[in-house]
Amino acid sequence: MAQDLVDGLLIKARSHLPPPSEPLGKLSKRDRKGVAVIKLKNPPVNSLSLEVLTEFVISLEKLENDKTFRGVIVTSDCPGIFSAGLDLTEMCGKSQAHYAEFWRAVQELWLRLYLSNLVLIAAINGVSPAGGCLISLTCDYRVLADNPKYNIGLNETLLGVVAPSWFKDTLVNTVGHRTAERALQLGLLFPPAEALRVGMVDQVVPEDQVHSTALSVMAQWLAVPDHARQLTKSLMRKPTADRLVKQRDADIQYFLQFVSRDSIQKSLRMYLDKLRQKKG
Ligand SMILES: CCCCC/C=C\C/C=C\CC/C=C/CC(=O)SCCNC(=O)CCNC(=O)[C@H](O)C(C)(C)COP(=O)(O)OP(=O)(O)OC[C@H]1O[C@@H](n2cnc3c(N)ncnc32)[C@H](O)[C@@H]1OP(=O)(O)O
Repeated sequence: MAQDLVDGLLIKARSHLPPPSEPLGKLSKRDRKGVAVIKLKNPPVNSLSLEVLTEFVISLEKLENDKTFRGVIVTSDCPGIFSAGLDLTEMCGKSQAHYAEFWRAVQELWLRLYLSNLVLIAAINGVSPAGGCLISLTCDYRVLADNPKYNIGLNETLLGVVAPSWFKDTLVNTVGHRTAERALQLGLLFPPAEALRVGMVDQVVPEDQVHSTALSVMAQWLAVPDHARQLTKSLMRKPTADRLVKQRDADIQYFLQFVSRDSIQKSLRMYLDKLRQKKG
């Protein structure tokens, strides 16, 4: 039954987008169904580049503005990888203007997701470090595939960087202060059973059941009247979001200062080099 709710929407890097004559959404079809699936598709690892962040925001905005939509399942089109997090190449060796544009896009996506009026369910079908984990944490419910390789967590410290306060807040609001502090300081990536135990995800299911479980959960959340659920979500989340909204520019300046430091650039380059050498 729940299968009837779904229709697809693919988020891809701009270079992979279909030509303008072939729009992303088949709105008439999706209109009838009310739930969209956002599949991240930026191979090989679904890193969150400026283009992907921008496309994601645009797609969410379209769905928010189309009042026939009530829910979105966020998942990945890259086998075994939900998202490798922020695209590290966007934070390395670029201009100040680029860093500012990139960080504003990260903020924008977080705000859109965190305060979305839609029901967001993360169907986490792959590894999900840092920014990938953050996306899932902004959702209302997380279903993780039971595969020991599918670690999830905010591992920023292992890269020599620091999760900003609003990443931290999102985690604290999900798992509580003590678990968040330990996870953030140690840069912990949790395998599925551990992620479930600490509350980082709500359900762990066999890999082939992630999507159907997300659909069943969606049906449950959609059974609640929208206005009551939305106001409750806002009550829970707005104070956290407002802290960033009130100081967005200062947060960007903070990021610029931080990421431009020689020591931070060196850490990020070393981490990227390590990733690239892994194959060789
Ligand atoms: C009080 C002071 C507070 C100050 C705070 C102020 C500001 C905050 C400052 C900074 C905050 C920065 C926040 C960052 C959040 C992030 O999201 S950082 C990204 C973290 N991500 C990771 O650690 C994941 C890294 N990737 C992996 O572990 C693996 O790639 C994988 C996802 C597990 C997949 O493994 P697999 O073996 O399948 O693939 P490869 O490793 O071979 O990768 C293929 C290809 O992709 C490249 N790549 C991987 N991840 C990224 C990435 N995140 N960005 C860009 N590129 C990536 C990899 O290098 C390979 O490239 P190739 O060799 O050229 O093919």
